[in-house]
This record gives sequence, C-alpha cells and structure tokens, in this order.
Amino acid sequence: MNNSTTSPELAPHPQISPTAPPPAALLAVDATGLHKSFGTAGRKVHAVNGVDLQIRPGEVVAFLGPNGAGKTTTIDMLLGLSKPDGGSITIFGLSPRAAIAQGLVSAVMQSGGLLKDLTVRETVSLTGSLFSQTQPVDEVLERAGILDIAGRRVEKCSGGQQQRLRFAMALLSDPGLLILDEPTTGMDVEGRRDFWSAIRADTARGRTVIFATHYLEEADAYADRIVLVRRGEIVADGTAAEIKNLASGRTVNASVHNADAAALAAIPGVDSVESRGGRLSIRTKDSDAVARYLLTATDAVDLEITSHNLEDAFVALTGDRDGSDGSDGPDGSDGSDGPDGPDGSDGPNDNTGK
Ligand SMILES: Nc1ncnc2c1ncn2[C@@H]1O[C@H](COP(=O)(O)OP(=O)(O)OP(=O)(O)O)[C@@H](O)[C@H]1O
Repeated sequence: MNNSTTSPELAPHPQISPTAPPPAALLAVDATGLHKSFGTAGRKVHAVNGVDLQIRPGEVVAFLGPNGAGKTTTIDMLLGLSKPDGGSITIFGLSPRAAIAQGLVSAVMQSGGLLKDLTVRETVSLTGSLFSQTQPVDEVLERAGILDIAGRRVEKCSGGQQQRLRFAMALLSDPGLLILDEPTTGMDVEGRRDFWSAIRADTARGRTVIFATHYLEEADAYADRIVLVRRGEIVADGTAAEIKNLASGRTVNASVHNADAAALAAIPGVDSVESRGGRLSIRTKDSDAVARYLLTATDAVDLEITSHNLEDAFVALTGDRDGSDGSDGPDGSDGSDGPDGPDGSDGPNDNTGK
C-alpha cells in the first residue's frame, strides 16, 4: 500500500447537504468490470484487472491481498481519487465523488491529514467546520475512544491514537460507508486492539465498512466477508470459513513404514503425498478416506489431522510462484513464465460471490 497522504477527510469538501439516509435497497458499493493500468505500452502494470464487487449495506468486508495486489488502486477508485480505465462504480447509487460530497462515504487512510500542533478536539472541530452539518464533536470523540485525550496535541498522540483520531474525523458526517486503507499498519498490539474495538462498536450500529489489510487475523476477526485479491483480480470472495475451505481440505500426518505412495495418491481427494524422515504428510479433501486407509492397510501410528487456516488459504490462493508483478512482458504477455496452480491452472479462482 503506498503511504498516500491523500486524505479525503481533510480534503476541502464542498459544503455538504444535510445527510439523508441512503435508500436501503441500494447497494453500498456496486463496482463492475473495473480496470486500471499504469505505465506505457510494453511495460504496463495491470493494477486492477476486471474487478466486480457488490457490497450490501451493513456488510463489513476485508480486502485482503499480497503487496501490489491492487487494493489501494481499487480503494482510490471507490473514493473517486482516481478514475477507472474501464468499468463503473456507484456508491449508494451515486458516483463516488457525489457520494463523498453528500457525506455518504468517508475514509481512514494510513497517514497524512493531521496537523501536529492542534489538539485532538481542535482537529475534529476544524474538520467539522468543512461540513454544513456534522455529528457533535464530543460524540465522535467518544465513539472513537479518544474523548479522554481530547486536549492532547496530535504530535503527542501514539500511532494508534492518531488512527482513532482519523476515525473520529471520518465519523463526523455519519457516513453510510467507511473505507479504511490498512488502518493499523505499524501499530503495536495494544493500539490495534483499541482501534478495532472502536471500529467493532461502530459496525454494530450497521455501518458498511471496507478495510484493506495485510493482517490475516484482522480479516478473520472483524470481517463478515473476505475479498481476496491477487494481481488485480478477485481470487476468492466469501466468509472466512468459506475461504479456509477453499484451501482444499486438511493435512493428514502419520508415521508409516510400509506405505504405498501410489496407492495413497490414488485415493479420491488426495492432492499431494510427501514423505520426510519416516513421516508422511498427505494433503487431501477427504481426510476420513485417507485416515481409514492408513489405519487399515498400513502400520501407521501417531496419526494427526489438521485443518488449514486462513494463512494456508491466503498462500494457496494468492501465492505468486512465478514472481510476476502483473506487468506486461516485452512481448505483451503477462510476464509469467508458466502455470502456477498445482494442476497447471492459474490457481484457484472461486468467486463464491455472496
Ligand atoms: N501511480 C502508480 N504508477 C505506477 N504503478 C502503480 C501506481 N500505483 C500502483 N501501481 C502499481 O499497481 C500495482 C498495484 O498497486 P497497489 O498499491 O494498488 O497494490 P496494493 O495491493 O495496495 O499493495 P500494497 O499492499 O503493497 O500496498 C502494483 O504493481 C503497483 O506497483
């Protein structure tokens, strides 16, 4: 994620009209066929490559992907900070810029947007003065968990407190949609916990939230839905449990001396069989069948079955084994030098599409 100093929360907003609640039937985000490239012919980076994203009001969605996957580029387009080369976006039925002008969407970026000599309360009051109608300053400070440090100068605030200050500023217009771009990068564990407890209390009130993160555990803990992106494309979209299931099953480990590797590999559902120091490790979609075989047809002992976690799914679904950055090669190809899925495909691509 680039450390963008773009800060819609301090951008000179046009005076917003009194915030009318968006019609409930409208999607919070409706993005179709988004494309965005950078660079020139021959060395073009396809940062966003055909993204379709529909988010219903009240959903809390994590946008998860490795470096350079296209998260910031997508968020910038949702915020109207850059224009897609192709495709369309509406936020509560409006263009991104119109939605921002009406106070329907706010953002918490990683950095920027704060003046170090102001106090916390002065910062929020100053931002509020840019709007024609806002939530009371003390109320947003309280909701962001920083009312007790309202008199503290920004430069004396920790990184976590500064992020909660950005969050308070974003709450001023009581937006229907809140977009957070890697909001906890660089924070210590306590700062992250405090930040997320403020956000969690807020999402319980029904706000739609999209957050980009590198932290798998944050996506797992705080999102209703995880959208996994890789090289500008959505490679999986579902609940954390659904995404974990996409990492195809479980691993069965056992100490075996008389195993027949070919027979094991032939069991339906088995993806791979590895042997190390007398211990077999079998990845499979049907752990029961493998366990049954090992316990009845071999001398297997010490059998263990482990489920794959979100990290396994993340690696399986977003791993760039060919090291390509999504840019065009000199020949106009995508720069990859071979298949990167275990089956020769381009890796799993399961849009469970909720
Ligand atoms: N202004 C730009 N000019 C050229 N290339 C860009 C520009 N912005 C982004 N890119 C490229 O587009 C791709 C996607 O970048 P983006 O910042 O959207 O990814 P990201 O998923 O947010 O990554 P990270 O988690 O590392 O921030 C990368 O290859 C990046 O180098």
